[in-house]
Amino acid sequence: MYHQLVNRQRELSTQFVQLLSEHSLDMSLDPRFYHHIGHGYGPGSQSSASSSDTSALTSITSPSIRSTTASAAALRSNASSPSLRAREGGAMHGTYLDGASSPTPGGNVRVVVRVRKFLPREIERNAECLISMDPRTQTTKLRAPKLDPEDEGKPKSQARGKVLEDKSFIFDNSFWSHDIDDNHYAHQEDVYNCLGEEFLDHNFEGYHTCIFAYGQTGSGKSYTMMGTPDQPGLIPRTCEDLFQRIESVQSPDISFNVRVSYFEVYNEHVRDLLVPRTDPPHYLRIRESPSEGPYVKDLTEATVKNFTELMKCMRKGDVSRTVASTKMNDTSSRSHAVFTITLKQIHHDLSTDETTERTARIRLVDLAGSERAKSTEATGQRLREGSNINKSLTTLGRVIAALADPKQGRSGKRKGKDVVPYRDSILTWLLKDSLGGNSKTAMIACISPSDYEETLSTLRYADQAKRIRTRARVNQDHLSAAERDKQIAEMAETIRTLQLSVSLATANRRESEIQNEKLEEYQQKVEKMQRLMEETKMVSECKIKQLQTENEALRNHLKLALDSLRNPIPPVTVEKRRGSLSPVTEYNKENRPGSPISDVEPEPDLIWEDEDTIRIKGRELEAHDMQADMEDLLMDINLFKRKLASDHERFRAIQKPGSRKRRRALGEVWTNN
Ligand SMILES: Nc1ncnc2c1ncn2[C@@H]1O[C@H](COP(=O)(O)OP(=O)(O)OP(=O)(O)O)[C@@H](O)[C@H]1O
Repeated sequence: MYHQLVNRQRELSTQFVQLLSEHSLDMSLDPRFYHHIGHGYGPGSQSSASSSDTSALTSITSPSIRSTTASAAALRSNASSPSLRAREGGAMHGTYLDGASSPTPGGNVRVVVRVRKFLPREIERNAECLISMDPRTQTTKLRAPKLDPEDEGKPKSQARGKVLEDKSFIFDNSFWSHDIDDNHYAHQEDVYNCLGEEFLDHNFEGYHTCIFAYGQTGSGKSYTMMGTPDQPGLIPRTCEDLFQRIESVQSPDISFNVRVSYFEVYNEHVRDLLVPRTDPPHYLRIRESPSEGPYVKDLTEATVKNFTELMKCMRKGDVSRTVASTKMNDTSSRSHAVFTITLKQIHHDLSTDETTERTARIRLVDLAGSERAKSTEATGQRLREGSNINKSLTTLGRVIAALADPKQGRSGKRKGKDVVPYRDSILTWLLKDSLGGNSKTAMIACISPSDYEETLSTLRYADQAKRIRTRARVNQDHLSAAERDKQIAEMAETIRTLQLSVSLATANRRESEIQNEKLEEYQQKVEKMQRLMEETKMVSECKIKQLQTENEALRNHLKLALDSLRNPIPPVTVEKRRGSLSPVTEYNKENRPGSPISDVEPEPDLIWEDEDTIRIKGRELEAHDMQADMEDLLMDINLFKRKLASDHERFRAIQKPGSRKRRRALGEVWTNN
């Protein structure tokens, strides 16, 4: 019954697609009309018709078409999300319509072109629009600018300037965003509906996707990818739709996990846009894993639970991105920005106890624009940036050319791998999988309306990219209950080991933190003690010096005194002159103010004394006093010495249990002593 329903759905879908193809001419004028159907079934998509068959089959599972079929309505019973639609359609069991069961999985790179409106500087110089688009055939025409007036009428061979020709290209979509009053004007919403929505379908089906905007500087890449707050571009619309779809899923069997990362490639370096800028900038390394290919090591991957959280991450990255004003664009991106959303869907079937995991990577790339130094008039840093941008875009061109080369498919796997110069630039190396591997990829070629040469170059790149075939596959893991249990047990073991090492590390860290604190405290104490010791030492030295000086002086003094006692100076005989007065009396007599000079002779016993006796008596007295002083002083010195010795003993005892540093510190003090 189930398979009958699926087959019936396919039949009806195929009939519907045929019907659309037959009547496409009547309904093809507005791309919005057929955007649900997927590329290749839009009228006029001849250029990619052959490659789009498989993708078209995928898009048949899109809600718009399914809703037209009775059997699909039955299938849709509990599934509004594409993931569940795919599951019901058998995708979860490996019967994907354009997946593993398809002879040509992946399909061609989808290429669309968008032309922007005139900018004020172009209006000022009366620029003419060289682009025209036919929405019926999705053709983009580039008209050659008017000839140099002097060359008019001359044959091509005689023309002075380069002879330019009209060119015409067909793409999967040609978005006319030049004149807002035109019926076919492609708004931001139209670009999303035509491309973004379908690619999100692929993500829910389990495919990796990549959409990148390419074009010269100022051609509208950032406007298309990011947009403005009023006119959000492809990236915010994808994010919003993603969470709307997740939230619309009512089934308790399915759970989602969404993670985002955002980085820029600036001057051939990778910088994480989800971490604040540092000076000097912190660049990340690129590694390669056998399963995932090249990846950025240590890149932040933030888990987001809703649209608001996702937008917060996006804005954070936008603010951090390297942008500068140039002559060609006021807000020129000076780096390639890669915004990646990883969508994981986990479906658990209660009836069979089986788990199915699908992981899809949504890569949205806003490339920096190619620029001519002559047009931008860049110098210094801007010139260096420009040359790095051009270098990586040239490598991208070479990669596209190599992948588009029909020999690439035939030349055998090994040789083909060697020929593609992915490693020649960081950008192509990181986009390796998206450009030629496991991914459904789209290129949006943005063009300015009035620059012939740059536009021609972009259109040629885009035309070449149409021929690239990728090898997209559903990224799905199917686990039985036993396998899941085994995985859970393995993970539990890993977690246990990790927890153990983390707790060990934490304990070690805590212990070492305490030790550090103690050590610091200890060192502070040692330093304080050292300072104290130095001060004490200085004071002691000073005291010792003073005492030594004093001691020396006293010693000399004592020696002299003792010498003079032992060898007294022979008494000098002084002639006793009667009548001579003692100096005191003399003084008293002569100098006492107002005292009359008396002629009365004083009593001889009281006044006259033997001079030698007086001198010896005086010296004896003096030596006696001095000896007493010296004895006191020597006692003081001995006391001080004992005190010093006991201090030494005490500090030595403290020094013993201390650290090496402390020992050294104290040791210095000791040796200095
Ligand atoms: N479709 C459009 N509609 C309205 N304005 C547009 C459109 N496309 C681009 N613009 C305007 O053109 C200017 C240049 O666009 P944008 O910054 O997106 O160019 P870019 O290709 O990203 O340039 P660069 O490579 O220098 O970063 C901006 O002012 C933008 O608002």
